[in-house]
Amino acid sequence: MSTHSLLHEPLAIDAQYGLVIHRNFIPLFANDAYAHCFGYNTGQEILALPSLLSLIAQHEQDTAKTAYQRVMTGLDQPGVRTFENLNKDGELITVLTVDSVVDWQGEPAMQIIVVDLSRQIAMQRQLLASEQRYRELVDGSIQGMLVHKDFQPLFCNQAYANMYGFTDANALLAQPSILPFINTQFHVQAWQDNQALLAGQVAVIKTEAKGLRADTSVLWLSLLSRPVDWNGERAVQVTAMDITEQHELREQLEYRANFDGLTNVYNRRALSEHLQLQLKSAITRRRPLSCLLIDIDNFKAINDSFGHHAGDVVLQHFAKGCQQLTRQHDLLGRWGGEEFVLVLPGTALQQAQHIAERLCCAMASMAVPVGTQSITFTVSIGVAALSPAIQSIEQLVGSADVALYDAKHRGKGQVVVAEVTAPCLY
Ligand SMILES: Nc1nc2c(ncn2[C@@H]2O[C@H](COP(=O)(O)OP(=O)(O)OP(=O)(O)O)[C@@H](O)[C@H]2O)c(=O)[nH]1
Repeated sequence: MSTHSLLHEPLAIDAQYGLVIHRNFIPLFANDAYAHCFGYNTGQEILALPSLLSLIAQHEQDTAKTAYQRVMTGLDQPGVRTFENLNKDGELITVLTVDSVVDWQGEPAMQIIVVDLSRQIAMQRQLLASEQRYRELVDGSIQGMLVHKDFQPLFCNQAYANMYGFTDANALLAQPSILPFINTQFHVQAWQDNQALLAGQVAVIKTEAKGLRADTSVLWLSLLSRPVDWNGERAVQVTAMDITEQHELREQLEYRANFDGLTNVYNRRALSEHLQLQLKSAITRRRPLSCLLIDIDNFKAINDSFGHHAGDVVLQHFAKGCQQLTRQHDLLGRWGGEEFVLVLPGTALQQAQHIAERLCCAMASMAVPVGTQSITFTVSIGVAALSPAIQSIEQLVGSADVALYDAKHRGKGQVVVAEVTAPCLY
């Protein structure tokens, strides 16, 4: 391509952008906008410079000279480039240049339109730095963070991956769904929450859920979910805290508060609460309810003969045997020492008596192995049922207690049914 064919480009001296015309970097024309890019006030100040090369960063000067030569000799097309230039104060500024060859006073010259990109680049740098800071915050957080779309993971931090037993977050992200990591018992709730968040019905949902790690062990999580826009898509962001330890501790405390540590049956307080509920329900629904007060006979003698530990083992065998012989919804509790209460919902007095007889026989034939020895024992049982005269826990257990006392007096190892002072209506 000849130099002449490039001389048709129009002059752009009215441009809003910075504009300079030069020949071999000797300025021929510069507008004020060009001067402003470099920290000067007027184009005249630029024209006073012996060479525009002083405005170009040292390491870019050879490139600029070569580009000038190649364009002016027709080897290269004029074009768009970015350069690092220097302003008046010697600071680097990044500019976008649009070259063209123009006719200046009858001779070809290089016209350059300049756009200062420094501000955009500085903003981009700030954005990158803030993204980097954000990334470090997210990656360094001990809280797990996940973004998912209908449970397909889109993003997670290392803490989230670690919680689920993944050493590499990408391995978790490669999973098609995170649902397998949520206990099935929580799936319906998880779907409902997901729908509500995506539909914008709720702004945030706080829950606790049971999860499954990659090795199928259980973990408990405190979760905070909210909708987010993720690359233009509506998704759900989840912040997760591993509360497995706290949860286990809470369960242990709850267990200790409600169950007897030796026999693993309800303690007196918990059983009283359950009995109260059963009593209320039986009265309201006009359903029968019975109660057995069971006492291991001559327990002191067992302790004295075989030792306290042997006595403990007997108590454990009794409780286990009793549970095996009764229905799942019957409630067994340790009332104190070697005394137990068995609550039989939906069971009338006569039926309760049969159950008591069965228990009495079963216990008498049980041999509890302790070391090399084998301990046998009997139980005495008092039976009472809800009736018009018996409408409270105190009356029910009190009535069974009277019957139990009677059983002891009659020689132990037997069942006595409480006297019914008024006919049972149901
Ligand atoms: N090993 C053991 N003994 C207990 C426990 N709780 C209470 N005991 C003992 O159970 C014994 C109950 O004795 P008593 O109230 O005299 O009753 P008993 O020997 O069964 O006599 P009868 O009720 O008349 O048959 C006491 O010696 C208590 O110390 C326990 O958790 N473990």
